[in-house]
Amino acid sequence: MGNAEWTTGSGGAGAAVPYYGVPAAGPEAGPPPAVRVRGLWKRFGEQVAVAGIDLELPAGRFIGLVGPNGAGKTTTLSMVTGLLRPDDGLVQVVGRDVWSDPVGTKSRIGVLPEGLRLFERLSGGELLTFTGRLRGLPEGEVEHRAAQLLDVLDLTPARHKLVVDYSTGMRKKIGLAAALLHNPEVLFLDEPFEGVDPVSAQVIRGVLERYTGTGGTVVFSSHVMELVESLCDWVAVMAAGRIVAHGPLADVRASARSLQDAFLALVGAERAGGHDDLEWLGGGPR
Ligand SMILES: Nc1ncnc2c1ncn2[C@@H]1O[C@H](COP(=O)(O)OP(=O)(O)OP(=O)(O)O)[C@@H](O)[C@H]1O
Repeated sequence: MGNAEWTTGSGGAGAAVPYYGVPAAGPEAGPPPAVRVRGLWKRFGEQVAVAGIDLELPAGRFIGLVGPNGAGKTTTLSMVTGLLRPDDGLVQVVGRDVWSDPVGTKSRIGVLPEGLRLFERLSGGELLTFTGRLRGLPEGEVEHRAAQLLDVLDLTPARHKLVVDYSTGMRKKIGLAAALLHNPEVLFLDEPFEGVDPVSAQVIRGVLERYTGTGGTVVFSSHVMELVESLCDWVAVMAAGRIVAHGPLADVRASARSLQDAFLALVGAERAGGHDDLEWLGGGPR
C-alpha cells in the first residue's frame, strides 16, 4: 500500500472509511479537486439511498465509482451533477457549489445519465447542433466539433437518422458526443458501457482515454470490475449508501489478486457465495 490508511470520518454514522489517497488539501493548496462532497444525504421515504458520504475525487483522473445494485451510485451521481437535490450536504465540482451555482457548474461538466432521455425526433446531427447552440458555442465551432465527434464515434453514416431509430449503443455514443461537445472539465457517466458491443466499447474507451490524457476528469459508475480495473487510476467503492473505500486503484486493490476480489472483500464476499436456500433449484423437486 502506497499511502498510510487513514479515516475521513465519513458516513455521518460514525463509520471508519478506508481512504488511501492524499489528505484533503486546504483551500490555499492549489487547484480544487474535481469533486468534493461533504455529509451528503438522500432518503426516499424510509429508504436511505446515500448516508452522509464524504468524498474527494482528484482532477485529471479516470475515476470509477463501483458498488453492488442499490448501493447509491446513481443517486450520488445525480446529486453531484445537479439532477437531484440532496436532503443535506455540500457538493462542489471544480470548486463550485453545485446547488448554489447550478448554471456555473453545469457549464463545466458533461453528463451521460442513466436512462438517458434524448430528443428522439431529431437526427443525431441535429441533436448535436441543438446541444452546441444551447451551450452557447458559435455555429461554425458546433459544426466542426460535431462532425469530428460523429466521425470518431463511428456515427457519421447515422448522422441523418432519427435518434428514436438508434440502437442502445448508438444512443450511448450520441449521448457521449453531446456531453463532450462543450469540452467540459469533468465528465460524469452512469454505466456508459452497459448494452454497448465490444467494438463500440473500444471506441468509447479511446475517446475517454484521449479526454483524460489531455487533462479531463472522467467519473463513471460501473459493475464491471475488469473494465474499471483496466480503465481507472482512481476508484471509489460504495455499499449501502456509504463510501467503503476510495483512493488510487492500486491502493484500493491492495494485496488482493484483482479489483473484483478486493470489491468482494469490501462489500461482503459471503453474499456472493451462499446458495443453501436454493436446494430445490436444478436437481431438486419440481
Ligand atoms: N426515486 C427513487 N425512489 C425510491 N427509492 C429510490 C429512488 N431512487 C433510488 N432509490 C433507492 O435508493 C437506493 C440506491 O439506488 P441507486 O439507484 O442510487 O443505486 P445504484 O448503486 O445506482 O444501483 P444499480 O447499480 O442497481 O443501478 C436503492 O435502494 C433504490 O431502491
